[in-house]
Parts: sequence; C-alpha cells; structure tokens
Amino acid sequence: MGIAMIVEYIRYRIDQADAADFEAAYARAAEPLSAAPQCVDYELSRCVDEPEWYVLRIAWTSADDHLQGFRGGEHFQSFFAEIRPYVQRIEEMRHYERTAVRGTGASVPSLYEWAGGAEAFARLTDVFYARVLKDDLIGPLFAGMDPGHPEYVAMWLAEVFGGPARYSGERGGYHHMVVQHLGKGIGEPQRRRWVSLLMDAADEVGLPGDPEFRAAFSGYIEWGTRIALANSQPGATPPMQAPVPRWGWGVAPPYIPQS
Ligand code: HEM
Repeated sequence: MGIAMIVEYIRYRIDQADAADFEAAYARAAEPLSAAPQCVDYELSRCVDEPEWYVLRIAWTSADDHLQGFRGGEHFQSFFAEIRPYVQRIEEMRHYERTAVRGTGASVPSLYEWAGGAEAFARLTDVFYARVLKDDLIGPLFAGMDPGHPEYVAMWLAEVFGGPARYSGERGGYHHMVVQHLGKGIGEPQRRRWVSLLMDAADEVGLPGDPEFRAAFSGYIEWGTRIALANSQPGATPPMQAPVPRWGWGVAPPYIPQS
C-alpha cells in the first residue's frame, strides 16, 4: 500500500451488560468516522477469550491528521457524542507506526497459481508471439526479437502474478524490461493490438475464463501496456530502477464455491 499511515489502537474494557449498547454506539459513530478524510479504515473487534475486551483499530493518514485534522474537523462532534459514555473504559489509546514486517498469507491463491503456474504462462506467450510475428500492425516491431523473448515475458508475467521472482533473479528485473521499450514509439493502435492478441492467446491456451481471473488479468495487461506505450515515446524518462510489480485480485477475489 502506498499511502502513509499511522495506526491507532484503542483497547476498551466493557461490562458484558453494556456490550450491546457499546457496539450499537460504535455502529453509529462509524458514520462520521467513515466520512472523515483523515481516516483510512477502521475495525472494532471483540475478544473471544475474554469478551469484555474490545480493540478498535483506526488507520489515520497521519497522527497530526488525526489529532488536529479529525479532532478539529466537522465530523468529530457527532463521532464523540456517540462514544463519550465509554471514554472511562479505555485501557489504552496509542498511535503505532507500521514496520516493514507485514504481508499476506496463502489463504487466497495467487493469480499465478490460479492460472496454472509457470507452464500456463509459457503456453500463453508461445501462442501469443506466434500470432504477434504474423501480425501486420505489430509484427514488424518484433521482427528482430530475441528468440528467448516469449520465455522471458512468461517469466515476467509469472512473477507479476505472484509466482517465483525469476525475472528479477535471472533476467535483470524491471530495469532490463524498461530499457527494451525505450524509443520504440508504440502507438495506441499497436498497444490495442498487443492486448487483443494476448486475450486471443489466453482463450486459445485455456487460461481460466472465470470473470474474477480475467478481470484481474486484463487489469494488469491494460495497466502494463499503457505504461509500456508511455515509456516508449521519444524523450520519455521512466524510472530506471523499480521492483517488478506484483498484481493481485483487486476488488473481486476468486469465486470458490463452498462445499
Ligand atoms: C503488459 C504489457 C507488457 C509487458 C509485461 C511487456 C514485457 C516485456 C519484457 C519483459 C520485455 C523484455 C524481455 C527480455 O527480458 O528480453 C519486453 C520487450 C519488448 N517489448 Fe514489451 N511488454 C509489454 C507491452 C509491450 C507492448 C504493448 C509492445 C508493443 C506493441 C511491446 C514491445 C516490446 C518489444 C518490441 C520488446 C523487445 C523485444 C526484443 O527485441 O527482444 N511490449 N517486453
């Protein structure tokens, strides 16, 4: 995630008898909180082992934005009116800075796994570049391409979609890729053709056709080709060093029927 933020944790101890009122008050307080531009997101959790304990996590754009912006802003009064009765029950209220230690687990398969792994991307780029070379509009751009090109782009895509970091490890990573687009002067009709031949190849090799996979897959392809086009224009000065991007499911996680 790119935005700077600070996390506020507020731990409450609430008598069991007041728990329902407390949760209802927070449900109301959530409305002004959601409207506050200083608030990134928030979540109230109740302890399972000791149900009188609650933790409220609020991510703010910064501690100052919270203390000055939110508290001095138009949403604070209606927020505070709801939670005022519980201020005495606060056991801890502090700002925490995130460290570099964070990540996600494997509860959701990566796009790479969903697609069928390295082999699926290898099939995709084989078929794709065979079509590209025969294409009247973009074939000429690739006429002198490295014979390993389909394999390299398969490695790139596999890495982007959550597979092993082989393009970074064996092929020079982002820098190597970006340099190859410099000065190519790709036009919009060519970009479109590239996208459309890739989608044809995806169908031909049987990449998963479910809406969620294709939405995420084409989201990256749309993004990447637009960047490639921009970077290929005369005089473009893209960053020369950057990590290989990682692309996830976005707002539509994979549909896995419950059995
Ligand atoms: C998501 C979009 C794209 C990705 C992921 C991508 C990826 C790559 C990669 C990884 C390389 C370097 C391969 C190596 O290691 O040697 C490369 C080179 C190249 N790309 Fe792209 N590219 C994209 C879009 C485009 C578009 C839209 C065009 C033109 C229509 C294009 C034309 C080329 C050409 C001509 C080369 C040099 C090939 C050679 O001579 O070996 N790329 N691309």
